Amino acid sequence: MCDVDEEQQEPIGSTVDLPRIEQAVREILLAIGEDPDRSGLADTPGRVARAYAEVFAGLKQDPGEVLSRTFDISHQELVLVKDIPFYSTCEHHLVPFHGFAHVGYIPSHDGKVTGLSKLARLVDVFAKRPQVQERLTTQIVDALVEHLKPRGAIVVVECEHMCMSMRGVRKPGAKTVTSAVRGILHEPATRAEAMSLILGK
Ligand SMILES: Nc1nc2c(ncn2[C@@H]2O[C@H](COP(=O)(O)OP(=O)(O)OP(=O)(O)O)[C@@H](O)[C@H]2O)c(=O)[nH]1
Ligand SMILES: [Zn+2]
Repeated sequence: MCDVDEEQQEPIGSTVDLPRIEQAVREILLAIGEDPDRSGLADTPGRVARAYAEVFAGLKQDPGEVLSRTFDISHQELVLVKDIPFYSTCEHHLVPFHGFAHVGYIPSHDGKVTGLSKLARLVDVFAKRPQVQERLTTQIVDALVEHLKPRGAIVVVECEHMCMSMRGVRKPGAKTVTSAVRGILHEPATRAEAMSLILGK
């Protein structure tokens, strides 16, 4: 029986080539001078492969499907889900970057509103891929625009990059903030309201 990803209810390995990752991890262990057959490491290639299936599950997920269920709620003002925690993987070093996403939109005139949890799921669809923070931010906002046709959308992402903390320049605690704005959220007053709600902790 194969393992099932509890979140996605899909067999682990349906998204990635598990044996190929196992082989590659074994090669890395050999390349760093380790013995991949010692007892502590014997199951590591398999574990890493299953972990990668989870960490990169977003590559096979469709943002349109996540946002496909909408509700007719007559709300013409800002809807904002803030402080959505997430983990992603820096495509330059394949180490994590993690932090919070703040996702907001002003619904279309016909009141097309999605479930709040879907905004958090949307973040994960794009976070669970090899990423850079700027692209993560614009992919989220552009998916909102494409699938909800809102009058405005805003995404702010704050992250710490492990590639800047644990190696390289070694600046733990440094935060990178990116934002992307579409539609009427470009208007200074609307944008200021959204930013004050996002930044007001
Ligand atoms: N713009 C952007 N840069 C990123 C992101 N994640 C990591 N980086 C940067 O990618 C760059 C890669 O730089 P390179 O000079 O090619 O690689 P490197 O020699 O490992 O660089 P250092 O990290 O400075 O040691 C680094 O400056 C990282 O900080 C990201 O999400 N966005
Ligand atoms: Zn990096």
